[in-house]
Amino acid sequence: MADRLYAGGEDYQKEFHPGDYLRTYYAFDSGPVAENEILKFNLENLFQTFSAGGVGGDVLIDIGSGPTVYQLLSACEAFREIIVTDYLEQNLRELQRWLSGEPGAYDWSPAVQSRWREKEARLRKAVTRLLQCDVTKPHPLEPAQVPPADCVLTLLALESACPDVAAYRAAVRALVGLLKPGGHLVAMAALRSQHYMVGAKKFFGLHLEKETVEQAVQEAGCQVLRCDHRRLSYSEACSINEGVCFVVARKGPAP
Ligand SMILES: C[S@@+](CC[C@H](N)C(=O)[O-])C[C@H]1O[C@@H](n2cnc3c(N)ncnc32)[C@H](O)[C@@H]1O
Repeated sequence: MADRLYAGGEDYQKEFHPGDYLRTYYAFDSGPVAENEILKFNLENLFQTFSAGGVGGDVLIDIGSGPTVYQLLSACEAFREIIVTDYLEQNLRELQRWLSGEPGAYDWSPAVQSRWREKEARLRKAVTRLLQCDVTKPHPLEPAQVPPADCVLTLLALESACPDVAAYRAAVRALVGLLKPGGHLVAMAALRSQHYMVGAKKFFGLHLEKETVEQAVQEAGCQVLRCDHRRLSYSEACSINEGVCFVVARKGPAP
């Protein structure tokens, strides 16, 4: 049914198809301009954070990775080990296909301007684990055991997974709980979301204001170092939102 709004665990398991998601949002130059603009916004902010901005260390955990790796292209230069996670087996399988270089795995080479082979090898080496996660749980990665992270990264996942703002705040707290003191939370959100399309299926998106994101991060015990807020929106056929924000925060009180 085209008009049904899918939300929550079981819907994701049955209806979220990684191939449809990738073709909709990561078609690069052949895709809609708005989607490419948001991808560019993310790649630039990720580069600024991990390559120029000095956020680095031993362990980075990416929460709600989906079937994508673009978010790790700068981070793999700054961390010894990357743990990717998602709610869905099918997304983890898609990631594993790319990591193993299987035929038919998604082509991420257009996301990098030069020396793709080196970048690909570096990222494949950095990713050490693929874990199931559920951000609606207080310990999203249990029963897996993970070391306290130097960085927790999450893009476009919490507003898909959380049914309301209270759940969103709890999820941010749970993510901050995975960090070492002094570690960094790096979070990107689509603002004022209503829904997003995966193929012909419509999935729920939580309405978040920029202030809600910043407050949730602060209430979880982090200091916001940077918040890049732009009036970028997806093309209407793909998603309804107004604006995006990219937040870099540090766990611990303000100095
Ligand atoms: C819009 S996609 C974002 C994927 C990727 N991070 C990106 O930037 O394109 C939303 C992701 O959230 C995941 N997700 C949904 N519910 C979740 C939950 N309860 N816990 C963790 N991830 C969840 C979905 O499986 C999906 O991969």
